[in-house]
Amino acid sequence: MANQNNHKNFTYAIIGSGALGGLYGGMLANAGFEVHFLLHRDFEHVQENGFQVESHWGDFHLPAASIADRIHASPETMPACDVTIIGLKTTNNHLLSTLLPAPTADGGVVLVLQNGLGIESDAAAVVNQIGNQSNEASRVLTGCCFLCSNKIAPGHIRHLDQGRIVFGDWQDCDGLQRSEESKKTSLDRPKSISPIAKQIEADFHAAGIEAQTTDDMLLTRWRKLLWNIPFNGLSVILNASSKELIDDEDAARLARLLMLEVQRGAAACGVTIPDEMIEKTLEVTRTMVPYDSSMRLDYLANRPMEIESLFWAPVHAAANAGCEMPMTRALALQLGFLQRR
Ligand SMILES: NC(=O)C1=CN([C@@H]2O[C@H](COP(=O)(O)OP(=O)(O)OC[C@H]3O[C@@H](n4cnc5c(N)ncnc54)[C@H](OP(=O)(O)O)[C@@H]3O)[C@@H](O)[C@H]2O)C=CC1
Ligand SMILES: CC(C)(CO)C(=O)C(=O)O
Repeated sequence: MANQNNHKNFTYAIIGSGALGGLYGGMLANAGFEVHFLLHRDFEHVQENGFQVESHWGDFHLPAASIADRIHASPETMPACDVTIIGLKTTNNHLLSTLLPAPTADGGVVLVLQNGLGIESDAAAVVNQIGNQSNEASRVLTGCCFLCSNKIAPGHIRHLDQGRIVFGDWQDCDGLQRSEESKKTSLDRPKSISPIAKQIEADFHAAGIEAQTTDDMLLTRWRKLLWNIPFNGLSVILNASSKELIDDEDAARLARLLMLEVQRGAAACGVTIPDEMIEKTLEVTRTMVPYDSSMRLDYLANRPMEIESLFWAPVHAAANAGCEMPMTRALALQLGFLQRR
């Protein structure tokens, strides 16, 4: 592991170099960090043309020559890195056992930036098998990206709005519910942000990425679902962008009702989402650029949608805690139908 006093020393591997991984990995590389990108269908295009990033934080181009030895068509050519960022769709998590070992060898950590609930255990199960550390939880960090970004062409990312990463150590949200004990004491839970998380935060800031560490990733994950459940789900079922949904009286009411249900599901799991957060999220959506959620892009491109991690995982977590989420369940069932058709 790199010297933690020297903030430039961490090396980064990006597994899933698309709308999210390409943006944040690209920004780190553009700021001078050593970043290795695993590419998939875009490998040859990026090998010839580099990465093009349009961002409301500032456009940039990573020329092919500058990343020639840092783009990879297979994980086998990737060197062991200090931090492996997972930017795959969760529908591809079954690939992690093949994709993670090479870049995550030698005690590196994994930062899971995908959407959904309970998704970290896939990475943890793999990391646990790698290297010589016995406690896999300490090697898994997790974060939510409050981000509107799309991959619009091979190697071409368009970051339209927002972009903040809120992340922390995974053991803080181990399990999908707070224990009875931690429910009682959650207000004065001691802060437990590891030095590694702090150094990654500093690296992100140095690269111009808005980021903050938290000791409450369970709250952060439910907070993110507050947007994803209504807006990813309805964007597919009603075939509409975020703007079309929020500007329509009935669709906006439906989004609010879904948010209230997410708030109840979270509460059953010991997570308090304040009412103001619902209003703030609706307001942000009203003022944000029209956005096609990545789930809508997947649906339109006939790719698998993240129905399990975004819908079924919270429905089941809440049900296990005694709270039904019938509207979210109905969305999941409709999405399942559309997926199969
Ligand atoms: N986009 C956004 O603004 C946000 C996304 N998220 C979450 O981030 C995660 C990623 O989403 P997003 O970036 O939008 O998705 P993208 O589809 O844009 O990116 C996923 C990337 O994974 C790559 N990939 C697929 N299969 C493989 C493979 N076998 N080996 C290597 N790479 C592979 C894809 O490559 P290829 O295209 O060549 O197949 C693609 O570049 C999801 O969980 C999403 O919900 C969270 C917040 C915001
Ligand atoms: C950008 C957006 C709207 C979605 O990621 C967000 O910030 C949220 O979830 O509230």
